[in-house]
Amino acid sequence: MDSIIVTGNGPLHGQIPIAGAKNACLTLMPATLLSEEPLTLTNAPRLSDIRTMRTLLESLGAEVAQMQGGQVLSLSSHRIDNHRADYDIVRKMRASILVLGPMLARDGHAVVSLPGGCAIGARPVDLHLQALEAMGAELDLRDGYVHARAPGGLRGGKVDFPIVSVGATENALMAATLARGTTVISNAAREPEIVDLAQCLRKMGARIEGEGTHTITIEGVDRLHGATHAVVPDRIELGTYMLAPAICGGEVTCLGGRIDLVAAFCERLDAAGIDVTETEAGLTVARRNGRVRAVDVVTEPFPGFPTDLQAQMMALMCIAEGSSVLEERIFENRFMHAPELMRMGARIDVQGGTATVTGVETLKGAPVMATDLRASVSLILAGLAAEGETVVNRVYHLDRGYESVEDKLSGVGAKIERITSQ
Ligand SMILES: CC(=O)N[C@H]1[C@@H](OP(=O)(O)OP(=O)(O)OC[C@H]2O[C@@H](n3ccc(=O)[nH]c3=O)[C@H](O)[C@@H]2O)O[C@H](CO)[C@@H](O)[C@@H]1O
Ligand SMILES: C=C(OP(=O)(O)O)C(=O)O
Repeated sequence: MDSIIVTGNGPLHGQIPIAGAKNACLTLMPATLLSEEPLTLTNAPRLSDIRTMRTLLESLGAEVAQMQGGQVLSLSSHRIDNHRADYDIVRKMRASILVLGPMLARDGHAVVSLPGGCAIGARPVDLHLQALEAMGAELDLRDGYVHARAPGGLRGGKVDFPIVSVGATENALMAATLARGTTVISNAAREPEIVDLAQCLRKMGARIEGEGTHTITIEGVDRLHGATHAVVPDRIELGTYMLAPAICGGEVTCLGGRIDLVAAFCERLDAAGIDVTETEAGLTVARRNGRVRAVDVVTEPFPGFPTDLQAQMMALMCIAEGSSVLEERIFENRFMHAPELMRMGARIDVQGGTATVTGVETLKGAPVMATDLRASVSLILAGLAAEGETVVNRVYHLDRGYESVEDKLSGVGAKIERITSQ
């Protein structure tokens, strides 16, 4: 299992290119199942999760080719000869549930393993299922699988989500493109990944209005055609690398970054004493003179502060002046990085969904364990600011969501290397 060794090395300077968004690409790839014609995705990130989605789609009969080093994905679902998404693949990645809506919409039947819980919380899929039922699907949960049928095809319906769910909005949106009649999704998620999906589906011939607002209206069409679409930049990778100069000092430009993707996060950085400037190239980040100030954070659906940046923000707060309160409102168990950060000298008190961080002058390098994707990278960020060496173990989580993290950070002056062990 690989480890990453980080040694605190002072201010960072230079540029970091931001890849296409994992969470957008993992939604765009299953959209291929809606059409017999090819879908080409450019600006795709090179990540293990993308390979897992490729394996899943191929298991259903789709053809997937990775070109230009993996940055271009050519997907073709000319035929789907297997409508069963197996537990062995689905269990590796929650986004697998996103094949359900498209398969059901296209062929009227699908069997998909329940993705199950993962470390950060229970993560049920009841809202995905309710949305499909509102479109006339007949669902049966047996042997850990969702058995879905829509013998006469899906029909448009009213999908009213009691809480905002990104994944359920995506599944409903894709399914509705081929349903007969009009579907109205209320309390829809407004994340940039939803907007990206809607834009891609529209290029494929879907009739969609209102993406990026609370209400999305979809007029079903008989068939979708091929399209080419560039994946939106990864706002979470962007926010993560913006925190590197915030923690270490210096000035770093995140190439391709846009304020509109991370506005709530930038507002918190500003309050903490970090300057962010938007240019044509991207976002340039520099720490103002003096210590970072403690700020409070509440995670919320977009446009609020993203849950996927909470762990990384906590790393910054560990060295801030004063106390900050971080409230996690999306997932019930997303503070597993806290005990690991405490091994590095951080002062953190976790009570339920709230973590109070009292900043210390310096962190100290230590061996730590990555427990999930964003927790892993928060430990790397903390290691960049710590005295001495931090060894982050179990970095396979990291490879799900960050491409070439060592190259990107060493490119701006960080001392970081990967140790590969058999
Ligand atoms: C709103 C939000 O911030 N969603 C995040 C969530 O998306 P993801 O799509 O994984 O999760 P959802 O947006 O669906 O979950 C939001 C909340 O709804 C609950 N829920 C969800 C579906 C369901 O059927 N039943 C149910 O109760 C979840 O447990 C959670 O508390 O994780 C992703 C990966 O970390 C993030 O990129 C998304 O930003
Ligand atoms: C937790 C994440 O991903 P997933 O929903 O695939 O687990 C994430 O992107 O931070």
